[in-house]
Amino acid sequence: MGEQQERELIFVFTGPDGSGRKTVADSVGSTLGIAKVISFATRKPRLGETNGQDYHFITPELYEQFDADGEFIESVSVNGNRYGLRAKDIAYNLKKNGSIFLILNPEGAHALKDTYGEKVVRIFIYADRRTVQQRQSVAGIDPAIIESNLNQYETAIRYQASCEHAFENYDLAHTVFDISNTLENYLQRNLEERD
Ligand SMILES: Nc1ncnc2c1ncn2[C@@H]1O[C@H](COP(=O)(O)OP(=O)(O)OP(=O)(O)O)[C@@H](O)[C@H]1O
Ligand SMILES: Nc1nc2c(ncn2[C@@H]2O[C@H](COP(=O)(O)O)[C@@H](O)[C@H]2O)c(=O)[nH]1
Repeated sequence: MGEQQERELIFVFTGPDGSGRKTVADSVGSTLGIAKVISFATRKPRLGETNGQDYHFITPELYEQFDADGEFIESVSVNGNRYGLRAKDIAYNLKKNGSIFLILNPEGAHALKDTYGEKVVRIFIYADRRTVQQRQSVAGIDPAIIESNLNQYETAIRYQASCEHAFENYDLAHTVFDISNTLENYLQRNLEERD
């Protein structure tokens, strides 16, 4: 069979805040060797977060400038902060790596699916309300932010029905193992298509 163009894949990790999306996504990404595309954020880094690894932390003024220049493929306001993904970062990483992963709220996941269609595989990560509350608390997140996130919990949970895959996240190693196996099938299929 002749060689075909490898399909570009965008794995989007989504779900309610505190379900463990970042932790799971980073671990699956490093297990499978997939590159992360990092969002821009106007909030201050939390303890343990690193600029360029967790987010590109920028000032509200620079964010507004990027936004006005049409740099963001999608841009949201959450808890008084702005978050966005630069179109050129997605295009560059897709071209360079073939597959990428991102961590977004359901609004962002929906926007990516609208823009990139079949390339997007949405992975919904969930845990019960009490667990996500406890996790955010242990992570040191401001109680007012936790309350605001919990107000969005039911809405976020409903987005599961729109996603290609859903995984509960209680035992971290188990979750990462299951997701890695699932995503490996997509990557494997790409390799076989090139045979
Ligand atoms: N399976 C798990 N068991 C116990 N703790 C977990 C598990 N998965 C993630 N955590 C912890 O829960 C906290 C929230 O995880 P993480 O930041 O990855 O979640 P998130 O969904 O990206 O939410 P947020 O946007 O609020 O940060 C972190 O302290 C993380 O270490
Ligand atoms: N739609 C988008 N959502 C994003 C983006 N970057 C992060 N997020 C989501 O925002 C909230 C708040 O994040 P936090 O790190 O301050 O807790 C959370 O649900 C993130 O997943 C983005 O570029 N677009």
